[in-house]
Amino acid sequence: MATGRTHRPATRSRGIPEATVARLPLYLRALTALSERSVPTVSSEELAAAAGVNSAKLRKDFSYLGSYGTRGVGYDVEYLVYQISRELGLTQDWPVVIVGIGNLGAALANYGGFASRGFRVAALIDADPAMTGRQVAGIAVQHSDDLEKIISDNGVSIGVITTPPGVAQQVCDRLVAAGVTSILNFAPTVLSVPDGVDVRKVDLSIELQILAFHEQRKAGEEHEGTAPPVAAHQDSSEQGPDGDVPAVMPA
Ligand SMILES: NC(=O)c1ccc[n+]([C@@H]2O[C@H](COP(=O)([O-])OP(=O)(O)OC[C@H]3O[C@@H](n4cnc5c(N)ncnc54)[C@H](O)[C@@H]3O)[C@@H](O)[C@H]2O)c1
Repeated sequence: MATGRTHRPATRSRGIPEATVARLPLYLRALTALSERSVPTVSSEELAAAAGVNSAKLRKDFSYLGSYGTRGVGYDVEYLVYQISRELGLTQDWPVVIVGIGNLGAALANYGGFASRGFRVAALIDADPAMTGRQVAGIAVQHSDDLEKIISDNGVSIGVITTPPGVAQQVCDRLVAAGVTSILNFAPTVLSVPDGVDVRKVDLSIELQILAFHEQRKAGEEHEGTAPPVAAHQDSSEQGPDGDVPAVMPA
């Protein structure tokens, strides 16, 4: 649910388009659900429906992975889970720091879903001295004065910013100077980063505004006595680029 951007070409060095990369997590989520139900194989149509993507697009995406499925049988679920996880770099553990341990930062730290997807919360950082040493999700909060040392000691390359917007750029600059090359920004501010640093921005209020737009349109159509179009019911959070609207906005 966040968007991406930044100083990257539309096609990655290994030849996989960014739009395909953005859909891989959708396939992985659908495949993981099948795997948990011990479903051995899946057709492109079934998987496309589960991921909310058109099946021709799915087959094209999988061709970039060298995965073509077997006619009449479909795709091997476990093997695809492995292939996509490997492509996304999820077969290794990624230490993540969260900076700004208020309402949102603490909620994210407590979210159990990161670890199961290969992201380990390595450290929690906050500027409030009263927070230092406090346990959140079983991790002691550390003071932001030590941010650079924390990044380097933990070999962190991914930082999550959940500070107030006024300090987000400054926090971002320090994270980048300390070696962080990927940032997930929850603060409602546009971050500037140098080449080679990826920023993805999550903004739930933008999602709500999009829903409000559809609500308004539905209300207008009901008023005119016409049925709302199917598109108005689509779940934008399930969609990716290339006509599938991402649930995130560029940083
Ligand atoms: N993207 C979204 O959908 C979404 C949703 C809710 C909140 N937010 C944003 O997330 C941010 C956090 O919201 P919140 O409700 O948790 O706020 P909060 O006030 O509860 O927490 C902010 C924390 O950041 C810390 N902080 C302040 N300056 C810092 C610095 N320089 N370095 C490290 N820590 C610092 C504060 O001490 C505090 O603990 C805000 O920017 C808010 O607008 C975004």
